[in-house]
Amino acid sequence: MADDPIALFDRWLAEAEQSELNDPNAMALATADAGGRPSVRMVLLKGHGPDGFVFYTNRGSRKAEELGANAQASLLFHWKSLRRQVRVTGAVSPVSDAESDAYFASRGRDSQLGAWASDQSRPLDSRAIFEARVEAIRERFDGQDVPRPPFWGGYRVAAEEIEFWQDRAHRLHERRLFTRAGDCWNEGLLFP
Ligand SMILES: Cc1cc2nc3c(=O)[nH]c(=O)nc-3n(C[C@H](O)[C@H](O)[C@H](O)COP(=O)(O)O)c2cc1C
Ligand code: PXP
Repeated sequence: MADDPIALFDRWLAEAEQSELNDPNAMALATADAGGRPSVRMVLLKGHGPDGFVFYTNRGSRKAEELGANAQASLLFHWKSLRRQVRVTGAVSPVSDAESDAYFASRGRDSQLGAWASDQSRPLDSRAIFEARVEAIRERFDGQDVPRPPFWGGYRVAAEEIEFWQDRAHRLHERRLFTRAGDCWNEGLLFP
């Protein structure tokens, strides 16, 4: 019977937390627009489990626009200290308002204000304009909790494939590919 890839991911992430210099939860997120043109950027993993892998962002950003047109994504973790990578591919859906609210409430206040002030992915004429927006938002919410902006929230990538890559000597690497089959996973190997 196949290993549980989510449990295996948990073990690898726990090891990365011990050995990586910073941000062991950093992952590249690849999306593509309606015409198939790809783009990639880093985001932070903020939750994961059998239902998928969750990150948070601005829902008007380039990545969000692309996910609106093409709700498929690929994630890549690269843990240099362990010489490992994990690729996750699957369909993407927004997380619930309640889940986004809970995560937003856990963020530092300055990061909350930054989420309000940033028109993420849009052109910005000067740094000073952005800083003035942050200060205006700070005054707006003075003395109160900062609510989640309606344009900010999470996305969940429901894994259909998870590949675990481990470096081996002479490039004879090990690649284990897990493919979802209903509630179970099939496991196979790939040539390196
Ligand atoms: C290590 C790292 C982690 C990041 N995490 C996030 C994140 O969780 N959410 C986010 O919106 N942007 C994050 N960013 C910024 C994104 O890489 C990106 O610049 C931004 O989201 C705009 O991307 P887009 O224009 O492709 O939508 C992170 C950047 C780095 C380098
Ligand atoms: N949003 C932006 C713009 C980020 O740069 C990051 C992390 O770099 C995040 C969200 C997610 O991390 P956090 O919620 O811990 O700030």
